[in-house]
Amino acid sequence: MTFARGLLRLDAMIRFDSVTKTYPGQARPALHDIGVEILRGEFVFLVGASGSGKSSFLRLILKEEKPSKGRIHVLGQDLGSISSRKVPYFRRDLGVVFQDFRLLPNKNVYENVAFTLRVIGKSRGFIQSAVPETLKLVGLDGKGKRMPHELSGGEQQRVAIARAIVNKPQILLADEPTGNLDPVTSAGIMTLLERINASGTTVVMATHEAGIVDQMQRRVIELSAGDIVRDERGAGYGATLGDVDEALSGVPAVGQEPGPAPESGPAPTEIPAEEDASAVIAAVAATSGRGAKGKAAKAPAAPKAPAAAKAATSAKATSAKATTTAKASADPKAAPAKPVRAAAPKVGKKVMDEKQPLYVEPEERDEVTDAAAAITAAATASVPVAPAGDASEPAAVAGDAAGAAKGGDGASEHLTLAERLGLRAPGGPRKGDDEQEVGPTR
Ligand SMILES: Nc1ncnc2c1ncn2[C@@H]1O[C@H](COP(=O)(O)OP(=O)(O)OP(=O)(O)O)[C@@H](O)[C@H]1O
Repeated sequence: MTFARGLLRLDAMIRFDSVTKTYPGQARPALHDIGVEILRGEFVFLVGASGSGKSSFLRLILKEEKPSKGRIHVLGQDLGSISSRKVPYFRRDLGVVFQDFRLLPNKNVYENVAFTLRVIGKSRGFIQSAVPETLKLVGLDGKGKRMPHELSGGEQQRVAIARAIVNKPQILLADEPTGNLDPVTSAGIMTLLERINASGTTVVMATHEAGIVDQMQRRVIELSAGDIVRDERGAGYGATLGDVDEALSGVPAVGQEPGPAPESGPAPTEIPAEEDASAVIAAVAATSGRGAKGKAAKAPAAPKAPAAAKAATSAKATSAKATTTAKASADPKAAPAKPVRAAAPKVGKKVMDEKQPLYVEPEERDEVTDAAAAITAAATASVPVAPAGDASEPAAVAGDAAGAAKGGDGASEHLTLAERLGLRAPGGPRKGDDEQEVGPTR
């Protein structure tokens, strides 16, 4: 899809314009002729079978990969015009959260978050103020001295989120942030991401968790074999994708006899009446998302499975008449999303009646929301929109102490964690870099 040149919306945080990504040696593009705009303050789920292109989409936004064709604008900048040396500065306006947390195992919680700020040269006073404030925001007040291995998975992900938002990014990218977490913990993480979004940060999250997507009812961009086959606001995980899940996982759809309860997560009947709504959401995730799409049971790439291929074909047919192009289908006046057939929550009516929905816009301000607003207000107050081809450095990072960071256009393609997080210019290893190359700590 092509947008008319010069019509970049002021509130467009991310724009793909006829973007195709084909990896070297691959005949089939990972993403094909993608045209989409994501606006300031949106919460967008990227869904699709394994291999459909979700992570590639996020990597392109981060400028970890370059498009084979087309143009990408992020925060008003044409990514094609940003030199490798300036990529770290660009990435400072983006927060990134991964499925496997990627914490520094030898540093405590406080230092894991402060690390981000130290690398980009923030003052000691700023760090001493920002880190506790952010830890409080993510619910880790008082746990700054804990080491990662002393935390639960959910707490580790909160540290990772704190690290991602401590520099007040305008955009938060999350690649399956709940993929390693149990349903109850996932619900807590989603509540946190929703609060961050409510404070003004644009969130783009790739996920396989049907229950979470169904419950949140936000914008959903569905990819199938590199094509956008659905783009709807106020939508669920999707019946078509549910068909793929069902065919590949053996999890029955609504109306069929339920199978055995998933191994992880509480059985629906075990939800105590006194628990908050997260238990309900957790049950939804347990029965629909985790049960069908848990990492271990992840569906293979669509083209490899006949049922999936059929579903993908059907999705393409649907897209032709309804929602192929982002601009048209993301119209707020568009018809409401189709009812989601797959993945019924196995939660008793009484429990549902008694519980408040978890994922709602906060009507009243509370301490957490206020803190989130304070953290992101400055960052989201204005979006610098530069015309295509303008390679000028964003004002927010100009003159930053880390501007002295070395590196150049010929920098190594291998990036350390600091480089991937946009904290340091590519330019080879430095003292202390070794400890950045870490995976999950549990
Ligand atoms: N570095 C790479 N080199 C070659 N092919 C790649 C590379 N990264 C991804 N691909 C291919 O591109 C396609 C899209 O992959 P991508 O990781 O974006 O999908 P995904 O939807 O994120 O999958 P998952 O849900 O499993 O994470 C797949 O066919 C994958 O094999």
